[in-house]
Amino acid sequence: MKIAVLPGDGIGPEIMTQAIRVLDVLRAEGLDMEFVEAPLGGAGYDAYGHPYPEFTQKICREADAVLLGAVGGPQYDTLDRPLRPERGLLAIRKDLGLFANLRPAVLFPELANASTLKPEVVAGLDIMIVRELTGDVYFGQPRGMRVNENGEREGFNTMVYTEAEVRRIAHVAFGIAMKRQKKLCSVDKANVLETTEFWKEIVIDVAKEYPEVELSHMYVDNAAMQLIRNPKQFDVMVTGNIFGDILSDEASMLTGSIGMLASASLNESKKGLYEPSHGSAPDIAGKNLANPLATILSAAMMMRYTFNNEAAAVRIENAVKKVLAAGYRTGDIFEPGMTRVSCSEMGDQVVAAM
Ligand SMILES: NC(=O)c1ccc[n+]([C@@H]2O[C@H](COP(=O)([O-])OP(=O)(O)OC[C@H]3O[C@@H](n4cnc5c(N)ncnc54)[C@H](O)[C@@H]3O)[C@@H](O)[C@H]2O)c1
Ligand SMILES: CC(C)[C@H](C(=O)O)[C@@H](O)C(=O)O
Ligand SMILES: [Mg+2]
Repeated sequence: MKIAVLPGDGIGPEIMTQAIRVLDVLRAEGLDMEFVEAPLGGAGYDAYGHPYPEFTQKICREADAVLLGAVGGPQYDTLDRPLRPERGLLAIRKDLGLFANLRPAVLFPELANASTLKPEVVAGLDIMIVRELTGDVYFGQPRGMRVNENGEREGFNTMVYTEAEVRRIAHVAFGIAMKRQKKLCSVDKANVLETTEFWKEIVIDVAKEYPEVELSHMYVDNAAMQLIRNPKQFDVMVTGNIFGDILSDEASMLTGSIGMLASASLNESKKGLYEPSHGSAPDIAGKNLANPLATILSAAMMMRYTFNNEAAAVRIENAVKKVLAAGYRTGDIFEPGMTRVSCSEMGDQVVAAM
């Protein structure tokens, strides 16, 4: 198995080092894995003048899976937009056809007090957010900035979804719901936006093929509120690119920290890119403070979804549970009475618990 490793920017290299150490435990035991490193984002710009350099593109296309840290940083925010790190991330998602972004918000019982919500509201939480990743206002044309007929400057983007795009993500979401509690909530803004009214219509049509799944619909503003009020009402949520981006960050805080939220981005052939849902955290970069668990749990998702190695996935997840049960916490999930550890010490503990 060939794995493209893209550490990226900011805390990316720090959290990636820890995830690779955990995978190395499996490799030392004989699991066939080859890691090939390449730059993405600001690192790609620094090395090759482009956030998704051809060098990286070739390695990622040839790999069986891609493991990514995070991209972005204030030093790149003044570059021309096509050269910014975030564009590298969008480009790799589009290039590899990674349309299905799975973001599981699962509360480890040990972290019930780390959430900013009351423990009883979040205890037992297990939501799967299915976010469409290669369409919507992120990619719609036309887009840009211009001077309008009144001589006024304006910015514009286009929200668009084709029927095929909505159908394929709906099938992924219904398929996942069938393996879980068989409840799917489709999130839209059909009361205002035609694109999402269309989305809802297609989801209702696809639902005919999944009669066992209980389908509901919710406007995105209400969904944002319900996630805080009573998150356990949700099993699987499916939504478009922009709403999914926002709702998944919101859901991460139910689990204690954005540093806990793993993700998988899959294409039609289940080739996947695995990355934490958080960013490059420039405020704590280079300080060995970041929580590496979202990246380590993303590596577990890679074992599950691309390599069909459920045993390896469960092994990594159980190691994380053990470390949390033993009281080890990075700063973002720290509570009094626990043992505060650095990013690398958290890696040490997970490796030891494997
Ligand atoms: N997938 C990605 O690569 C990705 C995702 C989101 C943002 N970004 C980029 O990252 C940069 C910073 O964006 P932002 O500040 O809005 O979001 P962010 O997720 O980087 O950080 C938000 C807050 O969460 C904290 N945080 C994030 N990950 C953490 C971790 N693992 N452990 C402990 N604390 C953590 C940060 O310190 C910060 O206070 C921007 O350039 C943005 O475009 C990249
Ligand atoms: C950095 C940015 C392009 C990205 C997104 O909006 O998809 C990030 O926020 C994420 O959630 O992965
Ligand atoms: Mg985001």
